[in-house]
Amino acid sequence: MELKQVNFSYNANHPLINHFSAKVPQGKILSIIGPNGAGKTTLLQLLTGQLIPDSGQILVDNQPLADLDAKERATKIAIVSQQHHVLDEMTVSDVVKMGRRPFHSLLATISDEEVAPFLEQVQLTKMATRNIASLSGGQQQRVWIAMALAQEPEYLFLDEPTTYLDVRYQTELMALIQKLQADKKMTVILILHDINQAMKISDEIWLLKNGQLIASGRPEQLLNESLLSAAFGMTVHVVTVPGYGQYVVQV
Ligand SMILES: Nc1ncnc2c1ncn2[C@@H]1O[C@H](COP(=O)(O)OP(=O)(O)OP(=O)(O)O)[C@@H](O)[C@H]1O
Repeated sequence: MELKQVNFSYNANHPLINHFSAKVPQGKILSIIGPNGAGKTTLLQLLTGQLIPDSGQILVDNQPLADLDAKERATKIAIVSQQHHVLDEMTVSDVVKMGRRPFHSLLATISDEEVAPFLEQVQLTKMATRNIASLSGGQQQRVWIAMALAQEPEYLFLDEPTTYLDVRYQTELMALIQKLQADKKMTVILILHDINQAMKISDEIWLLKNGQLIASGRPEQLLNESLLSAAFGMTVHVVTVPGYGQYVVQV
């Protein structure tokens, strides 16, 4: 996936994404980080086709994203966002079936057996018949991931997936994402607020500010106090934690 000279603005007087060019590393984990309002969600929505660039091009497997119809796009790109359009009375299995929609003309023809492997991948087999509303936030997050996996995408996007999760669930979720990526060789693109999570999980990081890509590279290349302090507008230290490695502390 590649962005070529992409421009986008919500308001003609304030261009947000400006001549943005970058290549998403194929089959790897990419994290997009940056301060509030940097344009991370906007960039994700451009890459997933939810927003259309004012000019420039987004290519998926060397094909313009704009040329893919909704069904083709859904079999390539899956999104775990923070908004969910499901009914409380739907079961976990029903929700995951929604991810199989691109492969069927009717939701009713999708069997429980068809979605069982995706529930197993996120360890929710035992909860298949539970109502989605009765699950904890961490369990629900795994349902959204199973729904996205049911699309069998090449590209899995996750927008701040650890928001509202406690520290243990955050760690478990990051481990699950890494395992799924390794097993399925998908390209995973995450928006993360926690710099240390991004450093730990990513093969590559994009640092955004004011709609610009101000730095990109392997995590160790971004572990730079002056770069991070300037990007986040606050003093950032990189310290060494015994048994862990380098850790970013915002002071
Ligand atoms: N639908 C919209 N209409 C107008 N302006 C918008 C809209 N969505 C976002 N913006 C503005 O675009 C800028 C970038 O927003 P965006 O949500 O992409 O940033 P972000 O880096 O994801 O921020 P955050 O970390 O706070 O989620 C912000 O100034 C925001 O106010």
